[in-house]
Amino acid sequence: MTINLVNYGLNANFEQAGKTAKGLALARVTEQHHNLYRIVTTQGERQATVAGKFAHENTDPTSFPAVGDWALVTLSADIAVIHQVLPRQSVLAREAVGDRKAGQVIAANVDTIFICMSLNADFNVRRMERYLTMAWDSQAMPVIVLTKADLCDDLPAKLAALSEVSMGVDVIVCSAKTGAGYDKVVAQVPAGRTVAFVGSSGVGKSTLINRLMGQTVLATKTIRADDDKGRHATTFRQLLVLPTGGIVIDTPGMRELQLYTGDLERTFADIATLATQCKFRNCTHTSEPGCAVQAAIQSGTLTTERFESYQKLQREMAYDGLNARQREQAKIDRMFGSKNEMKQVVRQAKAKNNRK
Ligand SMILES: Nc1nc2c(ncn2[C@@H]2O[C@H](COP(=O)(O)OP(=O)(O)OP(=O)(O)O)[C@@H](O)[C@H]2O)c(=O)[nH]1
Ligand SMILES: [Zn+2]
Repeated sequence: MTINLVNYGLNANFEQAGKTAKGLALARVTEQHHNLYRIVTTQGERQATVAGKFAHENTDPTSFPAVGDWALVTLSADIAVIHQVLPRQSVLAREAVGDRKAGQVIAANVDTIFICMSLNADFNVRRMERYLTMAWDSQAMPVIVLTKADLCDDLPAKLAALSEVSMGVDVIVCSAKTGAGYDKVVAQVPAGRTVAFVGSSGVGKSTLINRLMGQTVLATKTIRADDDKGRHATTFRQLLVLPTGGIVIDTPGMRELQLYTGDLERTFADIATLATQCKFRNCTHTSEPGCAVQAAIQSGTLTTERFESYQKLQREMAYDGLNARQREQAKIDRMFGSKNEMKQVVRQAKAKNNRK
């Protein structure tokens, strides 16, 4: 059996990188179970582990293979051995407050991220803003997928609110009930393209993926849902090849993905542009004369809400990059409303760190 890896998303870059390595075969990581991986090569699917030398040389957990990675492997033994992970074109990672290196890669080499949000209870523009930030930061292209259109009676208002933050990102409105919008979703997953789905639980990600896959996966998903202990783990695929040729990455980690702050400048491109017109280069956009951001708020072209969520994200990002002591100091420096409030923020951040 010879497998054409192009069907698994192989592009010219990875193909080139794979050719230069003598004696090593090219593989894509399709599943990860702790230290055991599943890979696909031209010779079929195999289980794999990382080489001892690789484990020794890579102390940063984000250097280890993740679902979607392209890797160089040897296939001589029963279990294949991963010697090298090829440079990633995009990385979806889990938040790690204060210590980027403690982050965990949830998926690699994703081309398109479908940010799913339902048009009923889950709809929240501020949350979408944060998902977009995360998507830009990953280097994958976001597409906004609004689900459950059948349960929404004020679509124009919601779309208008969303347009304040979507910054030209494609928005698809769909419904599993009526089938509306599915053609547009399918069009965003052409053959060879790797996509991932993020969004709150219950917004309809599985429904969407099943629809893209056709009948077969529905059964697979039901098995998974019935047994979260993983007895049927082999039937749950983390990397799916759609009948139409697109590739879907759906790892457990993706389902638990927490929002985190990423490419602020890009998500708030409008504010970044305004800031270049402020009188002072180090303008904080609070009380300085000649502030273009405040002027935009006054004239109504920028909402206070949007500016506030920009400030909030900015604070969180600055906070993320500091160590524990610096963080405490930074909070005090910034003078929170009260010292208690400051303590509470630090406590929350620590609790968050400990939970990992
Ligand atoms: N009315 C309506 N219900 C939908 C639609 N899409 C999904 N649902 C329902 O919403 C519920 C949750 O859908 P799922 O596809 O399981 O949601 P999910 O995002 O995969 O959830 P997690 O697996 O927890 O992450 C199911 O009962 C679906 O039938 C839709 O467009 N309209
Ligand atoms: Zn300003």
